[in-house]
Amino acid sequence: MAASLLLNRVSRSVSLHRVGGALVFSSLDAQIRGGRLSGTFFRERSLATLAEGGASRFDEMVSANQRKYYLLGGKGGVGKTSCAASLAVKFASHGHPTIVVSTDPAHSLSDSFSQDLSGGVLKPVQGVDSPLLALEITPERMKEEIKSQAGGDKSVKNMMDSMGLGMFAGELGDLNLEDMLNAASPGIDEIAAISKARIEIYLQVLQFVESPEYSRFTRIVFDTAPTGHTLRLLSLPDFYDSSISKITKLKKKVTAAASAFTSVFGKKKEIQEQGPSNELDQLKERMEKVRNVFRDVDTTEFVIVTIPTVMAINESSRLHASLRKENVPVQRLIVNQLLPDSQSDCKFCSVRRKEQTRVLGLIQKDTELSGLKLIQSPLLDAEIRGVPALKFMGDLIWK
Ligand SMILES: Nc1ncnc2c1ncn2[C@@H]1O[C@H](COP(=O)(O)OP(=O)(O)OP(=O)(O)O)[C@@H](O)[C@H]1O
Repeated sequence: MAASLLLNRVSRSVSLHRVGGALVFSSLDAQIRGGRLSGTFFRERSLATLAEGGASRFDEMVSANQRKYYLLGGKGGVGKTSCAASLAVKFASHGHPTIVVSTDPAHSLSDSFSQDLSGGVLKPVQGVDSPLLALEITPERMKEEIKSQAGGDKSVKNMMDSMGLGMFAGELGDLNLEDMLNAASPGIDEIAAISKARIEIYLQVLQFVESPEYSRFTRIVFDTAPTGHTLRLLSLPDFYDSSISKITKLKKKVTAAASAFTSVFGKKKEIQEQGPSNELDQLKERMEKVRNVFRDVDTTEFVIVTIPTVMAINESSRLHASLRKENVPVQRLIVNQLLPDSQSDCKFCSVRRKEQTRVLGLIQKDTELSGLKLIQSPLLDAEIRGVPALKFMGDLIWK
């Protein structure tokens, strides 16, 4: 019985059907008309093992109209972007206005969609039915804003201004206060430099969380950076806490120095320490809001993407342990690039396939991973590029 699963612009000869209980692709001459792929795309192959390996329960993911965030992450090169982009396309195809965001400094959304989505602004993705916007976050874009929010400007005057101490800046400038402060404490610039990229991602996420302009977007999909970077991102507010306390200490020193000047120069103006409602605290509060969104099981899910190798599985296991510790909800694990069964007698393929089956067994025994819904995704014999290919991949994974 044929189960129709056709790529929009792929020739009608690409189909998925059942032969003696096994799911089989057949196509010898699939061409993507007007798209990028050409020539033979999929050869006949059995997907019996894949089809039987746990569905993603896409119905659960697509059903609610309330806003949901999906973060896809894992080791480098496992297929995070392809899976995230295919999920975003699938949500849009099901009528959800969707935004797909890359937080990986080495963006590949543009490559994946085969469209120019660069520039650090939301851009519409062409070739999908519902609105689908894409954003490749570029840390430089909001550098100046972040610097001013974090008090990271180098000039003493600006720093003093931001603390309400601008009237003393002239006198202090002569004394090279900046050098004195830098010697006394880790520089604000240094703190800002480390945190700016991560703060920016939070600020961008805040746009989607807070701004009415984006409230109609019911699915936000994140293509995250490889594991370590993503974990640091998710723990940002803790990091930011310590940055704030350093900056606050620095402020106290400046305030004390400025007080000394008031007595020397006989100024009468009161120097107010900034209260709890200062800009840094407000920023911290807003960031905590994002942090809470990422930890809410009703709004967020982190999908781990991996490949069937021992190294990747071990990293995924550690990733899940860290996410669990951070209270980030995880339900699904995609094992991508599985070699499908084949009727050919390729020795290399059968050895690899056997090894992959063994690794799938390891997942079942892994205490971190065994409880997750396992989604098996086949290795395709063409790169996944462009909306038609992403739709095709999405139909294999997200069902
Ligand atoms: N199931 C698959 N079958 C065939 N090719 C695939 C599959 N999944 C991913 N690829 C290809 O592998 C390459 C890497 O995929 P992708 O960019 O999605 O990985 P990534 O994890 O996001 O990488 P990075 O960590 O570098 O951002 C791409 O060329 C993509 O087309």
